[in-house]
Amino acid sequence: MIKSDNITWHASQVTKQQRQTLLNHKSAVLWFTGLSGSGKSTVANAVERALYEQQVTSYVLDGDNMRFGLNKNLGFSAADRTENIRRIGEVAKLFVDAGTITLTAFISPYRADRDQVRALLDADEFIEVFVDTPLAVCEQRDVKQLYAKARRGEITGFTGIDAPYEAPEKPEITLDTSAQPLEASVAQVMTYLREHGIVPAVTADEE
Ligand SMILES: Nc1ncnc2c1ncn2[C@@H]1O[C@H](COP(=O)(O)OS(=O)(=O)O)[C@@H](OP(=O)(O)O)[C@H]1O
Ligand SMILES: Nc1ncnc2c1ncn2[C@@H]1O[C@H](COP(=O)(O)OP(=O)(O)O)[C@@H](O)[C@H]1O
Repeated sequence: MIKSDNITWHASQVTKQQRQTLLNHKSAVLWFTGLSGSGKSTVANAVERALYEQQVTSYVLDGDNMRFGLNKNLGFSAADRTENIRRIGEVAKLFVDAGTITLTAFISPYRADRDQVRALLDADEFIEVFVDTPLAVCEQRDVKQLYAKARRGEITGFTGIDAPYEAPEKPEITLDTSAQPLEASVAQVMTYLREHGIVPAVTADEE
């Protein structure tokens, strides 16, 4: 719901299509979702690098980083997570309008929240990437020692331990970083983008 009265939407004089033509690729959101430690950031950042090397404009919106700025007033209650994802979705939509391939790396544990973001975008612009790494592997990695804290009861409401994670039902891409090396995940995402005409095919010279 919009709180203010007397506001008017201003259309831009340059369209998304024109920006995409200028950049020579389409724009879309690669929405990485999965447990803490599943590999969302690692894969998203590696894909960003691969895109850069193909001269494709991209940008990673990362969970922890957004919580230092735009979302610094939000915690990890269900309502705050929903608001977190709503704001990121709106930001991602702006980036897509600007012509950028946008990679987001948030747990985004609630299916309804992810579907709300999907609904903000055109049908082919939201690419859900389920990083389906088993909890046991994420917990064993425990990159930030947060699972250990959650098991000791020092953190409550930790996703996968005592807060829910609702897996995507029909993700466009599924990765399991416990079963495939990073390079294979990157290749899988890049192949999807090429096959769907979002980024140009690699020419023989570039291979
Ligand atoms: N209670 C709880 N549950 C889950 N995660 C927690 C929690 N508290 C802190 N952290 C750290 O915050 C990162 C997840 O933030 P997100 O913005 O991606 O979460 S969410 O999408 O709003 O659920 C997550 O980072 P990632 O490991 O990058 O996923 C954790 O490091
Ligand atoms: N095959 C792999 N693909 C991606 N990450 C891997 C892989 N094997 C081990 N890892 C490690 O798993 C961890 C994943 O952490 P991170 O990317 O921060 O996850 P998330 O963003 O989902 O919390 C990193 O320390 C990364 O080096």
